[in-house]
Amino acid sequence: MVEVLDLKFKELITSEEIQARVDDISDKLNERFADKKPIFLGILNGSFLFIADIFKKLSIPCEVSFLKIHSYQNTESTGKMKELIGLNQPIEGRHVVILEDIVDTGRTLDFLMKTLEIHNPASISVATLLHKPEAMQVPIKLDYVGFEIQNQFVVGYGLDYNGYGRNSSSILIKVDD
Ligand SMILES: O=P(O)(O)OC[C@H]1O[C@H](OP(=O)(O)OP(=O)(O)O)[C@H](O)[C@@H]1O
Ligand SMILES: Nc1nc2[nH]cnc2c(=O)[nH]1
Repeated sequence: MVEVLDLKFKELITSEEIQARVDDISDKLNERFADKKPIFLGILNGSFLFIADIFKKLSIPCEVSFLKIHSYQNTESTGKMKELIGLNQPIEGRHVVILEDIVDTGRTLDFLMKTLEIHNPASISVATLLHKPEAMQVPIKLDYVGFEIQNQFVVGYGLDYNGYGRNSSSILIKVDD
């Protein structure tokens, strides 16, 4: 059992399992975007380790940029998207690949897609490490999913509980008291 602030967690996905899925997704991205010079948009904060691990495995000409959007407080979405760092690079005509740590309700991604579409990119694809299918409230096509998980709060590998727990190399799931 691992304690993060006042909550208890147990290991759900090991570091080795994460790295195997990162390798697989990177291979697919290398193949799909080989001659497309894509721009990867990492959504901070939670995705910083996933972005770094994926990006190291890309062998194609590509760029990376970052957006910072925040909506979670404690273990729940506030439903209010705060765009803390916005798009600072033109994406018109570019193939954009969003890198997310988790798609839960889908509201962050919905907000993001609508924001990006205004700029007329050639395409928008989504790669997420984690997906909670049961929690989805907005239907969005996910192109690359590392793991489908149950509808329970998780931390680790970049994901936090009120700022803490991001430094676990594995994904930890909340245990009920
Ligand atoms: O599908 P949703 O229900 O919208 O949830 C997904 C979002 O929640 C997390 O961000 P968070 O608001 O926790 O910000 P952080 O990454 O800075 O911790 C995560 O990084 C996603 O961006
Ligand atoms: N840390 C964390 N952030 C999230 N954002 C959306 N779902 C989650 C979750 O389960 N854990």
